[in-house]
Amino acid sequence: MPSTITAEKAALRASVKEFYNTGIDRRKSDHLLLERFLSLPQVEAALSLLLFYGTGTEPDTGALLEPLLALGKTVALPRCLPGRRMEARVYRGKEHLTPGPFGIPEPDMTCPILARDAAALILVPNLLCDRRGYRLGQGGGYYDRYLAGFQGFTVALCRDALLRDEIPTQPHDVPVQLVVTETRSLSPDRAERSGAFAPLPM
Ligand SMILES: Nc1nc2c(c(=O)[nH]1)N(C=O)[C@@H](CNc1ccc(C(=O)N[C@@H](CCC(=O)O)C(=O)O)cc1)CN2
Ligand SMILES: Nc1ncnc2c1ncn2[C@@H]1O[C@H](COP(=O)(O)OP(=O)(O)OP(=O)(O)O)[C@@H](O)[C@H]1O
Repeated sequence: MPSTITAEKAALRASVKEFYNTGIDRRKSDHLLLERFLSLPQVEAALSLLLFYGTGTEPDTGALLEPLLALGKTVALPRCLPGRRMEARVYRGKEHLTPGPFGIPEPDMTCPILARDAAALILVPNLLCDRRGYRLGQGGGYYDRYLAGFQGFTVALCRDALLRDEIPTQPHDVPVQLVVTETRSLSPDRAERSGAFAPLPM
C-alpha cells in the first residue's frame, strides 16, 4: 500500500498538471527565470554545471546551453541509466543529443562523462518547490539518488505561482540550496530548516 506521503505527492503532481491546464504566460515566466539564473554569482563562478534539458511544462532550460558555453563553461546534461540512476555527460552541441527513455534529449555516448563532483553547480528539475528548498520531482527518484552526498551548489527554478510553504517530504528527499522564482531568490537557512538554533553573530 502506498504511504500517505507518496499519495500526497501524487496529488500535488496532479495539481501541477491542472495549474498548467489553466494557461499561464510560460514565455514571460521562462524568460525571467532564465535571466535570474544566468545572473546568479554562483553561476558566474561555476566552471562546470549540470543543467537539465527542459521539456513539457518545465522552463526552457535548453536555452541556457549556448549562453553558458559562450562563457567558456563546461555544461553537462543528465543521461538516464538502468535502475533509475543517471549520469552527467558533457553537452557537445545539438547534433550530439538523442532522445532518452522519457523522450527527453540526452547527450549521446560520444559525449564524455562529467564526474558528479566535478560539477560546481547542479540545476535540479522540479514540478514545484517549497520555501525550505524541498522539491517535488517527476517521481523517479533520479535526482534524490544523484544528489545524495553531492557537495556542490544546488539550484531549482520554480515559478512563483507554484512555490509552496511546505510540501510533504520523505527521508530520501534532498533540498536545494537556492530556489529561484521570477521575482526572487530564496536561500533557505539550513539551521532554520533543521529546526536547530542558528548561533547569534558575535
Ligand atoms: N528535463 C528533465 N530531464 C530529466 C529529469 C527531469 O525531471 N527533467 N529527470 C528527473 O528525474 C530524469 C528523468 N526522469 C524522468 C522521470 C519521469 C518522467 C516522466 O515523464 N514521467 C511521466 C510518467 C512516467 C510513467 O509512466 O511513470 C509523466 O510525468 O508524465 C520524465 C523524466 C533525468 N532527466
Ligand atoms: N537515495 C535513494 N535511494 C534509494 N531510493 C530512492 C532514493 N531517493 C529516492 N528513492 C526512491 O525513488 C522513488 C521516487 O522518489 P520521489 O517521489 O521523492 O522522486 P522525485 O524526487 O519526485 O523524483 P526525481 O528525483 O527523479 O526528480 C521513491 O520510491 C523513493 O523511495
